[in-house]
Amino acid sequence: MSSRIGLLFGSFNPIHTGHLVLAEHFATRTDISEVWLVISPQSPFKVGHDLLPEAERLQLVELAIAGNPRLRAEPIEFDLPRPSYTIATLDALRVRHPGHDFVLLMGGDNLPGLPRWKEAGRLLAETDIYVYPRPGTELPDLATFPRVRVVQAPLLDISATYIRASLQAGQSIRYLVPPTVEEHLTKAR
Ligand SMILES: Nc1ncnc2c1ncn2[C@@H]1O[C@H](COP(=O)(O)OP(=O)(O)OP(=O)(O)O)[C@@H](O)[C@H]1O
Ligand SMILES: O=C(O)c1ccc[n+]([C@@H]2O[C@H](COP(=O)([O-])O)[C@@H](O)[C@H]2O)c1
Repeated sequence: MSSRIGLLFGSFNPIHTGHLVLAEHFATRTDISEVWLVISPQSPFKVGHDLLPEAERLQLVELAIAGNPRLRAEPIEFDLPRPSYTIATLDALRVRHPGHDFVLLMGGDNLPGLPRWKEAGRLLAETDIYVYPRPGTELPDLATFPRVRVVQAPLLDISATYIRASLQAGQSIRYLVPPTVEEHLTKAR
C-alpha cells in the first residue's frame, strides 16, 4: 500500500508554531501518515520579498521538527527552477517517490488564488487537496471540486510576518516558535 504524504508548502521565513500545530494535526489525525514541509526558495507570489537565506530557512525547519518521525523538511525546490511552481515540484516528487501518494495541504486563504497557479487545471485533476478553513476567509466554489476536501484543523493566529516584526521590534517570540528556533533567531540579531 502506498503511503499518503501531506505536503505543506511555504517560504518558512521563518517556520513557526502555527505551521507545526497544523502539520502535526494532519500527520496524526487524518489518513496522512507523514507531512513534508517543502521550503520554497522563491514563491511565485512573493517575488521581491525580504527572505532569510534558503539554507537558513531549511536549517530552522530541521531544528523545529527534530525528533518527530512524522514530519520531514523537504528541500527539493532548491534544485528546481525559480520561482517555485508547485506543479513542477509535484512532478519531481512523483518521479523520485513513485510509491507515495502526495496530498497538498492548503489554507482556505490560498484557494482563491489557485486558478492563477501554473497548470492549475492539471494540478487540480491530478492531486488531492486538503483545505483547512481559516477565520475571516470564505471558501470559494473551488472547494467543491472533486479532489478538494475541506478538513478542519486547529489554527493559531500567528504568521511569519508577525515573528519578523516582533524580532525587529526587539519583542519576545517565545512560544511562537520552538525554543531551538527562538535561540537561533535571537542569537542572529
Ligand atoms: N498560523 C497559521 N495557521 C495555519 N496555516 C498557516 C499559518 N501560518 C501560515 N500558514 C500556512 O502555511 C503555509 C506556509 O506558510 P508561509 O511560509 O507562507 O508562512 P506565513 O506565516 O503565512 O508567512 P508570511 O507571514 O511571511 O506570509 C501557507 O499555506 C500558509 O497559508
Ligand atoms: O505553482 C504556482 O503557480 C504557485 C503560485 C503561488 C504559490 N505557490 C506555492 O504556494 C506556497 C505558499 O505560497 P505563499 O506565497 O503563501 O508562501 C509556496 O510554497 C508557493 O510555491 C505556487
